[in-house]
Amino acid sequence: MAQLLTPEEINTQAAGLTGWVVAGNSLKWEHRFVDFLAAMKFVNSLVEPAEQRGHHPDIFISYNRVVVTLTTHDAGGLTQKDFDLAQQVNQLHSK
Ligand SMILES: C[C@H](O)[C@H](O)[C@H]1CNC2=NC(N)=NC(=O)C2=N1
Repeated sequence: MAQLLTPEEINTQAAGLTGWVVAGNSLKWEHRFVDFLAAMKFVNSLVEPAEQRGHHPDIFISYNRVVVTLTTHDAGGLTQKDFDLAQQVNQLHSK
């Protein structure tokens, strides 16, 4: 199982991660797309990478607004898996 990060490690990693906030035991990212279709296309682009990693985002979709929440349920908090997936979400969003 992935190791929980210490508060210091979380601060260091969060400083190098744009667009995300640490919210309790999770990382949160929110974006408004032009419309529902654009939002869903982006959400769909997360499916394969998440499945390959065996690490799955919690996703809230409301019309054009998408909120992605990352946490490691098994470990009960933030691990490297969450920061790695967050970086990938940023990469996919910049495409
Ligand atoms: C067995 C399986 O790999 C685990 O249950 C994985 C699946 N995807 C997961 N995704 C997330 N976000 N947190 C987890 O703890 C988690 N655990």
